[in-house]
Amino acid sequence: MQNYEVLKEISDVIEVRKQAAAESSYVSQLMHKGEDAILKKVIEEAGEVLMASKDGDKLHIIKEVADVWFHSMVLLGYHGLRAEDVLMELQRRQNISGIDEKASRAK
Ligand SMILES: N=c1c2ncn([C@@H]3O[C@H](COP(=O)(O)OP(=O)(O)OP(=O)(O)O)[C@@H](O)[C@H]3O)c2ncn1[C@@H]1O[C@H](COP(=O)(O)O)[C@@H](O)[C@H]1O
Repeated sequence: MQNYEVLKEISDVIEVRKQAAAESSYVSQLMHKGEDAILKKVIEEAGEVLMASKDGDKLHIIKEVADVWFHSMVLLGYHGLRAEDVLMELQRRQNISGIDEKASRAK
């Protein structure tokens, strides 16, 4: 399995959990609590990234960034979006900067 496929698989699970009963899992519970609860988690986890970065412990940084990515994916799911939508946007920007790079090399 390619690393990025994990994002697709988590998006699939989030879609399923969104339809499930609140008490069935962490994601279902968060989805049922609603947008504000999800946003609160994203912000809370972003604050933890800040502290991990200042702390400088690489494993801690990885774990806290994973929490931000995960809760951001729950937020995407709440809005009917998926990780692939963000990957496509990043790819689009990469293509734009690729064109810029070629243009500046041609000067
Ligand atoms: N990647 C994750 C993931 N990362 C973090 N978490 C949960 O996020 C919660 C909040 O993390 P915190 O660090 O804030 O912990 P906390 O302060 O104790 O939690 P709160 O009291 O704030 O809720 C914890 O309960 C973690 O277990 C996750 N829960 C689920 N997933 C993925 O989502 C899938 C579906 O999960 P369920 O809905 O639990 O089946 C799983 O298979 C995983 O792939």
